[in-house]
Amino acid sequence: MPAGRSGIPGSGGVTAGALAAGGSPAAGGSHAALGSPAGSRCEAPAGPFGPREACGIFGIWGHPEAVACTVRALVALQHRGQESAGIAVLDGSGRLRVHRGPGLVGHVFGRPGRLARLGEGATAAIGHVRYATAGDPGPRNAQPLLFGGDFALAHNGQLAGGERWRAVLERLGVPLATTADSEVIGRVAQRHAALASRLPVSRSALTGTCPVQPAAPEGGGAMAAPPGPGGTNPAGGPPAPLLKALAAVPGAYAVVILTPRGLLAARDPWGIRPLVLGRIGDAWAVASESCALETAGGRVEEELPPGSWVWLGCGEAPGPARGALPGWDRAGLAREAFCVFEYIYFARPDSCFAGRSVYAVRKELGRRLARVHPASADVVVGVPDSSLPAAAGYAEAAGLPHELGLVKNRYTGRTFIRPGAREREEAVRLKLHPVPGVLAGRRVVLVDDSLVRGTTARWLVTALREAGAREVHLRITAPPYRFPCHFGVDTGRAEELLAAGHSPQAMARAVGADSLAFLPLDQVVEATGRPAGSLCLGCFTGRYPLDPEGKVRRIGHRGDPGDRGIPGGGAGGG
Ligand SMILES: O=P(O)(O)OC[C@H]1O[C@H](OP(=O)(O)OP(=O)(O)O)[C@H](O)[C@@H]1O
Ligand SMILES: NC(=O)CC[C@H](N)C(=O)O
Ligand code: SF4
Ligand SMILES: [Mg+2]
Repeated sequence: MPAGRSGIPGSGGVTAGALAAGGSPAAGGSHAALGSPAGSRCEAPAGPFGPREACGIFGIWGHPEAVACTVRALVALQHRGQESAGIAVLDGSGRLRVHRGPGLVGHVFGRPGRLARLGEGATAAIGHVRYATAGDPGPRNAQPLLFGGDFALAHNGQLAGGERWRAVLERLGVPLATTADSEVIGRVAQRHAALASRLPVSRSALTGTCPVQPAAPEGGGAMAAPPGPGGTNPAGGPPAPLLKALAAVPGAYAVVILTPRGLLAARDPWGIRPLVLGRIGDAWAVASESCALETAGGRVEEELPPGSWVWLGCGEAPGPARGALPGWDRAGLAREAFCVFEYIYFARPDSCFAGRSVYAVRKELGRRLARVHPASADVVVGVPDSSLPAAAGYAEAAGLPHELGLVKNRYTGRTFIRPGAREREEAVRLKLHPVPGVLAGRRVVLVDDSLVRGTTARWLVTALREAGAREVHLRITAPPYRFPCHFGVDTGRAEELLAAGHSPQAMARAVGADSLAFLPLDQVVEATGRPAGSLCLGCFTGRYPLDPEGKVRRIGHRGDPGDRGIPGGGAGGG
């Protein structure tokens, strides 16, 4: 169950300061390293609407304007998370520094001089925009997380059994400074490093140092050291403890990890969350979505394959070193399972996955919906923003006019509203409003991409009728959303999902629509152009690509924190 909205209890056994190298996180931004669990405990605010975005990540190595590129990319990824934002840099003297805080990118980095100070001399950076799925949305959980001088980490996704992993770490006496799952990856890596060096976790040197990578020479593109056999890079490649940790921890993750020697980017063996690799000038960069790389001034070279890593770091080879995370795929326990909801709702329509534009997929979803579920109507109206391409597709296939019947207020920003139907309705009212004259006396097909709690639909059907619509036929470009997501999207608990306890007819009555119809799953899959077997469809089918608690059938497999996943984890981790 996604815990972001429920506010996981504080990290009880946190021992402060074990890795601290900086001040305390504070509202409005901080430069703190983990180990400083200060910062006010926040109640998890309620997202006003149904599905909320996953986080967005970005990383760049070897660019003279690394921080400026990162800010541009984060702004382009803002739709994936609005609760907090942060950037970690490798500064001119080879030290890791981070600034992160609650709010939008523009808010966190808006103060004059802030970016200039952070960016001075930095040629490598990673960035994050967060929407909490595990752990409260408060400032201490803002990313990137800084693990002393060793590395900084930014994560999109959600680990399976994250709370169990945290419990095992606490039992082992490893200090936890946040309440988020993402910290587990870093702590497991530190534990591997500590055992290897026979130092306590708090003093272990995870990474060596090397001179800060200079900007790539013109026409050059200097990057990582050449990969060794099997994709490993013993000379200058990623620190083994980081790879071990990533291979050990099951769940959904796209991560960027900045060390003084290089930048590691990796995708979980299921490839649930996206990550693309590309160039900005002569530098290499990674981002959650192609729109971010392009906004930062670059171009996409490829999508990182599931279960793989790239290392953008010290070395002489002309490209990144790369390799596969050992374990899951070879054991036959992982198959590709890219989140189908990235196509339906999360990603920006100007992004591409697997060579297919999200816009094109959404438009095709709309066309198919028109064919499968036509309606006798006069006009098609999409629910802004995410459903506008689908509405265009529906109108095209139905031969109906497509009108802007609803306007979204772009300035409502985040609303820190507590749970409760009244508050959520209020938020939708502020956000969406009908355009007078478009709807009066007309039979309307209202196209949306998802119906989660039903708050949006309930309000819009009422608003459209008040604006004079004669009939409202609601069409959804996805099947009923019946099961919660456990892999990086906060959709609320199963009992909050309207489709979980209602038939489409009952749902139509609940939202007050004249008719309601959903696009069947096979149509959705076909519209993506990908085989069903390469997608996660869990929120529609209840069949998830891996156990949400991270349990595995084979005893002793590395996915279980009770075995070798965490060195010294002992038996009975779960
Ligand atoms: O049934 P509900 O619980 O109301 O949730 C479903 C709505 O939430 C999403 O839009 P959202 O407002 O998040 O953002 P958008 O502007 O990107 O479409 C989605 O596109 C639906 O419109
Ligand atoms: N939406 C996300 O990807 C969140 C990442 C991570 N699970 C967190 O809650 O911070
Ligand atoms: S359960 Fe749904 S939202 Fe979550 S990763 Fe799978 S397809 Fe995406
Ligand atoms: Mg929407």
